[in-house]
Amino acid sequence: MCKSALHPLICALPKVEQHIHLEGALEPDLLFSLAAKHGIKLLADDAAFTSEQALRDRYLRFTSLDDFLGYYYIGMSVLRESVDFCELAWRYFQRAAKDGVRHAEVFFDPQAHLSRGIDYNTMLQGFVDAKKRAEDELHMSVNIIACFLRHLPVADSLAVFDNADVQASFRDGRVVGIGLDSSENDFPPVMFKEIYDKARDLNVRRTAHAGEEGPAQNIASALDNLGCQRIDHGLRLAEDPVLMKRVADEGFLLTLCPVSNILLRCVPSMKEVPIRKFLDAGVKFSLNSDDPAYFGAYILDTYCAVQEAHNLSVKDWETICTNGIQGSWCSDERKNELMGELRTVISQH
Ligand SMILES: Nc1ncnc2[nH]cnc12
Ligand SMILES: [Zn+2]
Repeated sequence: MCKSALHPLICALPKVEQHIHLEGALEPDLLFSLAAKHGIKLLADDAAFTSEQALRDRYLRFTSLDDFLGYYYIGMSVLRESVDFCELAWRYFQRAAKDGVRHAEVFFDPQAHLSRGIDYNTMLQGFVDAKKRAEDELHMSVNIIACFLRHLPVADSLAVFDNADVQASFRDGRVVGIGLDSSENDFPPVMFKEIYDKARDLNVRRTAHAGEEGPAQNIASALDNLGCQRIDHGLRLAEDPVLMKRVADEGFLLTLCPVSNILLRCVPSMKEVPIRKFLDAGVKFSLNSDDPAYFGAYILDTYCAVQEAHNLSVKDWETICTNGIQGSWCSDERKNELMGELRTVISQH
């Protein structure tokens, strides 16, 4: 809840979320209950894992992306069966729907589960079941995107990309696109060019985390070397005016995650997230939660925090939501429906 007079509008906006890691929606209560179900002992020597509260307190003290990722990979180790993946995603969809999310494009990290011996179809089936339920019961549309982990050997990502089950999931549309995530420093986008070239040949959509902790140059590289159709984060684009003009002129969408950027110390405060700068420069962006269970903020919390710091106008919100809808990887028909919902909400406020 924000104090802005626009709070009712912000609640009612039909939202799209394009940057949410399903594993990052693993709330401590589900984490502990799945650990108990599977008899998994979570790092007994880390005081953070002694209680839900201790874990939440630790999440408030992340010092960097890598510090967060340590907890993120341990947390997801409790996901073992299809029903676990389904429960995780279903909880996220229910929460997102309450916040007004009408279309979600959700990430998952296959390698983080394959490396623990979980079959690709086990994890994906759970996510697909939850997606179907969200579409049927919550009337949301959902796309699933598989991300590659840049801290692992490129050969590992290539083997996963080429795997028959993964290829089948691209062909039948259960997975519509690929992304690139995990540690950014030391792993420049160009390392993954071969995978992205293959994805382009198969008409698989392409995005990558870039310019989160790493320099703006990684954004240019994700566009030029990987043929990315949008950029996840892109926060540091603001440091390069020439590239910023190019991104604006060519209409690439950034999936900004401002609360994540603050919690992971990529930017000191919400006021310093270059929201106004991007709006003024015509850089398109959407607002997203990234890893809501770890950063204590889902999408409505994020919209409210942006409003409190930047005091946006109705027109600004219309621009942000329009760009999010138009930058989504759904059909033109679905975009038209969402645009209609947006116009109705704007006209009522
Ligand atoms: N913010 C983030 N950056 C990179 N990899 C991630 N995986 C989950 N969240 C991430
Ligand atoms: Zn992310």
